Amino acid sequence: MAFIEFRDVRKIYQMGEVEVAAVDGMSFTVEKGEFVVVVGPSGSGKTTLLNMLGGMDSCTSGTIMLDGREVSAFDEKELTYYRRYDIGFVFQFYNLVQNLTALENVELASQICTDPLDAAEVLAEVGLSHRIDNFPSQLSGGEQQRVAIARALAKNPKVLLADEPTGALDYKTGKAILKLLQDTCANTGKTVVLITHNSAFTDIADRVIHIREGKVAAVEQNAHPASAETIEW
Ligand SMILES: Nc1ncnc2c1ncn2[C@@H]1O[C@H](COP(=O)(O)OP(=O)(O)OP(=O)(O)O)[C@@H](O)[C@H]1O
Repeated sequence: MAFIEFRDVRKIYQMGEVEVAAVDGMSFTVEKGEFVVVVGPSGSGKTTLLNMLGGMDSCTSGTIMLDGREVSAFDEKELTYYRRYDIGFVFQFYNLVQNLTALENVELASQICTDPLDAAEVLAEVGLSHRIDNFPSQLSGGEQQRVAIARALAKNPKVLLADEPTGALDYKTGKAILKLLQDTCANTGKTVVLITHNSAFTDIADRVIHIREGKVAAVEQNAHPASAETIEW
């Protein structure tokens, strides 16, 4: 059984009289430890897919499996635990708590978990040991995203989900963040699912899921993914 599986998943939003199929029958699998890039144009359903996988949104029909459990059948309480223990989320705009230091932001996440990693150690792993006592406003965008990645990793989740994690960063910083995510996947064996509209990112993935208009258009596997340092866009 695959680590992650979407089986004919649909998400329909009712907009008055009109139904919008944000995700319109998606099926794909992901193996444990893979670095996965989900790529598609604006409005193709990427965020909806990630939100359903992350337990932040429910599907209208179909089946979502993660690590042998049927996420799509979870009730609200099970979803809360799933989001808390199993999922690490990295957002485009970091979403740090502004009046907490880098260390406190990471500790906040690890405190709600059963098997967290040491917050200071994880911050050191993302290259921020010298900035742990700084507030988000004292950090650059790239540093704030590193804190957000540390926060997600400190929970020791089963899967790390990243929604356009370089979208708010300049080219060089964006590349460094991509490299950090790729290295994290390789060094910790954590499954990483990253969504983007940038097709250059597909070269660094183990598996690429192309989506168009709410459907999976193609799935590719890279036998030899490129290092994030070497791609250009
Ligand atoms: N809450 C909602 N209510 C109604 N329609 C929605 C809702 N969320 C998303 N949609 C619609 O579903 C489709 C897919 O949206 P989604 O945000 O998943 O796409 P995306 O690929 O992530 O786009 P982008 O790259 O622009 O963020 C779009 O047509 C969008 O307008």
